[in-house]
Amino acid sequence: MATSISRSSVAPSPQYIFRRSSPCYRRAYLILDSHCYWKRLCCSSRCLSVLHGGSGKNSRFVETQSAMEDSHFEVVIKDPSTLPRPLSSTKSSVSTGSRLRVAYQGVPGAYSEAAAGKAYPNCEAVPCEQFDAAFEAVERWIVDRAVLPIENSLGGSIHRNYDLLLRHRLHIVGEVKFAVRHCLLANHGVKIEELIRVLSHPQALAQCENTLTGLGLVREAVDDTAGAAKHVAFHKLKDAGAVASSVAASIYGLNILAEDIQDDSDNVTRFLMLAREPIIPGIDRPFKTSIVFSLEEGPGILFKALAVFALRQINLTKIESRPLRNQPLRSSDDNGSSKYFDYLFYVDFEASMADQNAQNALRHLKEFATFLRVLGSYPTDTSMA
Ligand SMILES: O=C(O)C(=O)C[C@]1(C(=O)O)C=C[C@@H](O)C=C1
Repeated sequence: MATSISRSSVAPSPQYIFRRSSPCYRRAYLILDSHCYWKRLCCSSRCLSVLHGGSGKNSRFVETQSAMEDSHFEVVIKDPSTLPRPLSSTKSSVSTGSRLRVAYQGVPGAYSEAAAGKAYPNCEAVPCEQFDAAFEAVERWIVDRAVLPIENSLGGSIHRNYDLLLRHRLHIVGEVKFAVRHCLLANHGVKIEELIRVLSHPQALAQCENTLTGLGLVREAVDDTAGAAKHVAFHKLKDAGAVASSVAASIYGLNILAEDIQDDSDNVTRFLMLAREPIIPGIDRPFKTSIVFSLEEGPGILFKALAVFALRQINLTKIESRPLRNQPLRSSDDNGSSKYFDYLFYVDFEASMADQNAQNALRHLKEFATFLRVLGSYPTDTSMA
């Protein structure tokens, strides 16, 4: 069985040494050049202005690590077959025959483990204690990919992962929608009326709000649904149940007291597939692109930003705003009487970065965005979850 990765156990792989100035890594980006505009930007001298929002007096420095800095480092690898290269959007682990190691947050039986299996059939799913550990495991070559939840149809966004997307340098290479069907689990012999409390992941508890309120149960948040099931079973709890999957019930030997307890039968979680290298965007099938940007303060500025897509008939599928950290609360006038916050805007739109229309939209956005980064351009999951 795969060992679990905690933050402290993520150590650099001894196989790779990072050294300054890499013709090889630059070449990797140049190969991408001919396929997509934004990769060319990452390698050009304009990179820093793209990533950090221009050199004007109003520009704001958001990130210290950038794709540009990456291109100055050489990866010295003992086995040349593992050289970093752009991922193909058409070749899956199945077609290449290799068994990918895929990090997920939680313990066996978590929905994220099942989502990893849907995203990469036959993969080796590697459990991680926290989301950060999954990001780091990919960055440090301990695993090949991570599959992490980003939003749920009932509970909304998983904000932590939005923040981590910006803090880390991984690329979104795909998405997978997963139908989440929650069960109320308890130890054998425990009746539903005997339960006083229920343990689960906060998102899962939120998704079952009506049922749990109806049962009058006290909610206790833990790291993941399967972890809740494991805890209830391990401690042989009589007063507590867990909200988790039927798979978790069979792994930890719990009884299913109630099935499909989520507030809406259509409960879908969208997961992102993350990798060290981007995929080459195509136009052969529906693609989505995820970006993050920040804007100057001013009337109608967000309207103007979103208009770059509307003008080109590009459909937006998601917009999320997050506070811009390390940017202190500022006063908008000299006497400091009115205060405002700065925000980062995460937008998903229905177009591939190989599409000229999408490239034009981002070029337009860059004219007034103080920061802009493409998080990934990847095939849309059109399955019914
Ligand atoms: O706890 C789990 O089983 C998870 O995979 C995490 C998670 C989440 O983070 O949203 C994933 C899917 C469900 O929406 C509930 C919980």
